[in-house]
Formats: sequence, structure tokens, C-alpha cells
Amino acid sequence: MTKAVLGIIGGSGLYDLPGLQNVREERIESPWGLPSAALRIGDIDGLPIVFMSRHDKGHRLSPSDINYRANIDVMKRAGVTDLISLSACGSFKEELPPGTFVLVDQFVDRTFGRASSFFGTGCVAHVSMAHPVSPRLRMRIAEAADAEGISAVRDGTYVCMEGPQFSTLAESLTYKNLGYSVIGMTNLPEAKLAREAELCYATVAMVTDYDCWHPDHDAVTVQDIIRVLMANADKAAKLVARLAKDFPREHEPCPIGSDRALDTAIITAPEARDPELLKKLDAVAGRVLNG
Ligand SMILES: CSC[C@H]1O[C@H](OP(=O)(O)O)[C@H](O)[C@@H]1O
Ligand SMILES: Nc1ncnc2[nH]cnc12
Repeated sequence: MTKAVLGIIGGSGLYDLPGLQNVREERIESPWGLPSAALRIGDIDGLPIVFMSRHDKGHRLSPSDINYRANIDVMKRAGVTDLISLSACGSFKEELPPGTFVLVDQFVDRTFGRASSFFGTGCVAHVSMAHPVSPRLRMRIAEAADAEGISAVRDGTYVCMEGPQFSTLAESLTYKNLGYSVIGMTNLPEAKLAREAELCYATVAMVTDYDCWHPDHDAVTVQDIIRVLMANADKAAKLVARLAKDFPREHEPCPIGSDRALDTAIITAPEARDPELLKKLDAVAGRVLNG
């Protein structure tokens, strides 16, 4: 049996996790470079929790400059089994107004130039991303939201753009017409890397704005986004507190195999593997590489 450890990555406006108890700060080294911030390790109701601020205090890091590989690697090294992203996003649907929490179940990648795999020359792996979100974790978040009276929409598609500029009107209308639900700049590299690291991953996408497609809202501003996020921060903390209270203390096997994703993914023959890369993969792929 594996002990459940909940990882929380806080996005824009969420640079700490109120309610986290017995906190100690730890800087874990990663062979993938510097993570965004020190980990804040503690517990809520006895459930071990590891928090990281994605953009670091003071929002120092832009979405394109975040070292997603180091962030996921240190979460894995800290023993995290289940990882939740708390993120700000724009909405493409009238019925998802600012303040809504969307438990997305799909992603579309519009990023470029991001390092979003641990694997490559010397150890090639292809994990499935058909179902990028772990359904059981998403369901647990939905139940916690219900228990706290927080309205959370059960599914949706998050398009991940490169940024840092917001979308043009033509892009915004295109995404809306394609039926996407929300937009952000961070979650897909994270979801891909979490899958490679065999972590269950789920996103709580907190709507802060209508992007620029909405006839009554015109352009997005950072000030508007932060204002909504501040109002949502309490709700997010309550959601995590309830989730932690009800979360099983043993890690539940993922019904879609997120936690065993590498069982069938590595294609490079053992004799063709690069020992240097294998060393860097010790945390994320140790389970399959070292037997
Ligand atoms: C501050 S608005 C744009 C910024 O907000 C979102 O951040 P996160 O996903 O970390 O909550 C979005 O992805 C952009 O990085
Ligand atoms: N409209 C938007 N586009 C991209 N990322 C966002 N984060 C919050 N709102 C956003």
C-alpha cells in the first residue's frame, strides 16, 4: 500500500495555502534544474500535503519561464501521489461566469517551445494522454465542492495557450466556436509531465474573466483577474480543506492507470539507453527503470 500525499500547485493569486498546518519549507534539488519555489510541506487533518507556488511569491515567473519539469520532479521526490492544480482561467461560455470552478477533463495544447517531457534521446517514452485528468481525483474534488456548497462544473476543455499576451479576438472567437470551455497558460505541460511521472492529476480551473470574445466585456486585464481571484481564494482553501478531510489515507489506484503510465510507455531498448538520462529519471521513472 502507498501512503496518499496530496500535492497542490497554486497558480495566479495563490502563492500560499491557508489552512496548511505544521508547515516546514523545503528546497528539494532536481536534476531538471530549479523549481519555481521551495515546497511548503505540512498537513491538513493529518493528510500530508505538499504545496508549491507555480509563479513563486510576487509572481516572479511567466508561464513560459516556469520549469515545469523541475516542479513535477520535486513533487514526485516529495512523495506526492495525487496532484491538483488551482488555476486562474478565462471562460468561453456565458454559463461559466467569473467565480465558477470548472473541473476540466480535457486539454488542448497551443503552447510551443516548452520542455514538456522528461524523456528524449536515450530513453524515449510515449504515454497516453487520451484522458489527461484522473477521474477519481476529479470526482473527489467534485464531492468536496458539493460538501462545501461550492458550485463546481464537472467537466470542460481547457485550451493551454503560450502567452504571456492574452488571445486576439479572432483566437478567442475560434476557441469559443470550437466548443472549448476555458483558457489558461500553464496546465497542459504540467498534466503531461504529471502523467509521465505517474502522478494522478486534476485541475480546478477558477474562472476569472470572459477573455475578449464577450460583447459586454471586451479586453481582459490583470487587475480584473486578480480581483476575482482574491474573492475565490477563500473558496479554494475551503475546497482543499474539505478534500483533505475526506481523502483516503492510502493512495487509491487510478482507474485509468495514471499511476502506472510508464508500464507500457518506454520504447528504447535497454542497451540503447543513455545512462546520464536514466540518472535524471531516477524519481519520475525509478519504479519501472529500477524494477
Ligand atoms: C494573471 S492572468 C494570466 C495567468 O493566470 C493564469 O495562471 P495560472 O494558470 O498559474 O493560475 C494563466 O495561466 C496565466 O499564467
Ligand atoms: N483570459 C485568459 N487567457 C489566458 N489565461 C488566463 N488566465 C486567466 N484568464 C486568462
